[in-house]
Amino acid sequence: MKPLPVELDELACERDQRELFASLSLTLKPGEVLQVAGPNGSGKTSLLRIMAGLLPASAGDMRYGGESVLRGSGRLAWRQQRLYIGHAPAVKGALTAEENLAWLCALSRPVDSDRIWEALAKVGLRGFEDVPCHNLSAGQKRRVALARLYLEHHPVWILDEPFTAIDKAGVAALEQHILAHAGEGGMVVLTTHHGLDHLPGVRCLDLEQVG
Ligand SMILES: Nc1ncnc2c1ncn2[C@@H]1O[C@H](COP(=O)(O)OP(=O)(O)OP(=O)(O)O)[C@@H](O)[C@H]1O
Repeated sequence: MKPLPVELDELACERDQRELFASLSLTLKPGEVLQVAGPNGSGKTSLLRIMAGLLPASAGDMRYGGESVLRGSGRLAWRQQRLYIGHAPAVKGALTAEENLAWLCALSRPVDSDRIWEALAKVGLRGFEDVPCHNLSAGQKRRVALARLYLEHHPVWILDEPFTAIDKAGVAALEQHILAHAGEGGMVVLTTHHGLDHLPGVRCLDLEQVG
């Protein structure tokens, strides 16, 4: 499916009667990577959750290919277009890495074990496929969640602090995977306190400068 532009139109977010940002408008075109920056509490996670359709905006709209995804029938269709990985790894401790991925992927489209094992190898978890996730380290749990980036085929990735707890080699591999996704026309919106200045073509949105 051909990726389409994502438009934020006068988006605003208020939490606990405090305005985090307002009048946020931008267009993310196919092939673009957007880093959402700002100090702790500035609203980065809130913006990503709004974009993922998990938190209501207090004003404004968001469109994918010209169709609103925050309201009406576009909301469900948007779930098929975006992959959201939050700042907590969201893996179930009692399930193995393979079981977690089978379950998470089945929410959009089931995938077979061979593909899951391949994805786990790509994120450095060969040999850990059958280990219950409560026996994995913090970085390994994060890697289980990130394996979804090798399994699911959504044009838009929304990633909250994807580099947290990941070692240097893992960070470099993930950066390359993000650039490769953008190179194929995909879009990535991410937050990170890790600098991305060394990567070509990453746009930055500083929430401190918005509203
Ligand atoms: N569940 C919640 N209910 C009410 N207010 C919340 C909730 N979660 C976050 N907030 C408030 O919203 C504001 C923005 O939080 P958010 O997590 O979006 O910031 P952030 O920029 O991602 O921060 P950080 O860099 O620390 O991750 C904070 O002041 C926070 O207290």
